[in-house]
Amino acid sequence: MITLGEYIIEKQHQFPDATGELTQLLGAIRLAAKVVNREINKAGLVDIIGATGVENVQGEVQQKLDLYANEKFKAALEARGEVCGVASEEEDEFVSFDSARSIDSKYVVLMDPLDGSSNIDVNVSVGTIFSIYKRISPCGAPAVLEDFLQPGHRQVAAGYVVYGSSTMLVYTTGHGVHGFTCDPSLGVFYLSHENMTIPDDGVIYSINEGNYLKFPTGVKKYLKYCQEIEPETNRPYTSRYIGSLVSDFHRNLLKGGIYIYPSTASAPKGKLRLLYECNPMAFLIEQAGGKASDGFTRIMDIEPEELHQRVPFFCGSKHMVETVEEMMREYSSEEQ
Ligand SMILES: O=P(O)(O)OC[C@H]1O[C@](O)(COP(=O)(O)O)[C@@H](O)[C@@H]1O
Ligand SMILES: [Mg+2]
Ligand SMILES: [Mg+2]
Repeated sequence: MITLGEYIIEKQHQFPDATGELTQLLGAIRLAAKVVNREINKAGLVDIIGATGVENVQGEVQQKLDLYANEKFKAALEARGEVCGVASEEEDEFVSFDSARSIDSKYVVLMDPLDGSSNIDVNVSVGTIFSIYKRISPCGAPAVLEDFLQPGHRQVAAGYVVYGSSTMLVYTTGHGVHGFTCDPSLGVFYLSHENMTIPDDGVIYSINEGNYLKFPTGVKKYLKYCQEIEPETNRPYTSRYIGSLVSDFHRNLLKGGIYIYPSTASAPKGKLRLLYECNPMAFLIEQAGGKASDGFTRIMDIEPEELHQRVPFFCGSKHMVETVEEMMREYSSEEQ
């Protein structure tokens, strides 16, 4: 069995100008994931459950585990000195690391330290999402906002950790999608899913149907399409919604399916954040043979304007995303 650390080093040859910095950076993420995993596993026994009473820049009340995970990932990335700055769901502004080694580093990280916060207290699987870019500002100076506001197609690596019945780390560096399962007895991630691919078609749709009345017509039409009885096309599909993007995404990646968080009347831009939720998942799904858009535009072609901007998100099996995109186009003119 090959460990995550060994696999990353083994694959380093895929990058002709590799210096080992990205390898070190991924090592820091691996370490922080283990620390957070240990805390999550004993969540009911330690003071990590519940809210802090403080709101983040998105107006959401931060959970204790949101902050814990944020601190652990930030500390691990800063300690390794391979990152000049991070942007996080739990930080209003990006954080620039000012040690000499960090300032010289060529990478920035964007992260959702704890995804699926509404599921923390009820023992339902949650995750961490990360996205890595090469900075565009010169090394040797503090990071700047532009280093973080890059379109998704410029990512050099992206991934997530899912803290579920088993803990897995799934990542891509643009050479396929690979999954590693943590052996809890050793605290070591071993390669368990190499070259993950998503089927072009699936029978699972993931969406919060509680918002149905507020959905765009194209999405309503697609849900009707999913629920129609037509055995030749495996319909009706099955509805599955965990309420943690990482967990819904992971299931759909393995089995085929589509995850949709559309715009709604009350949230015209949807809920999910472009830079540290949608872009990394879009990079992974495209590397696995799937598709991700905002219903019209490829997610990774969207030019970011703000750190915490939201976008509607349609992601999963290629043919399923193409079908709902057709319906979005067909009915979008009606809604204008
Ligand atoms: O409860 P809703 O509105 O369906 O939203 C659920 C979605 O919101 C999220 O929890 C947002 O992520 P955070 O928990 O990181 O804020 C996603 O993981 C999930 O898919
Ligand atoms: Mg999230
Ligand atoms: Mg979060």
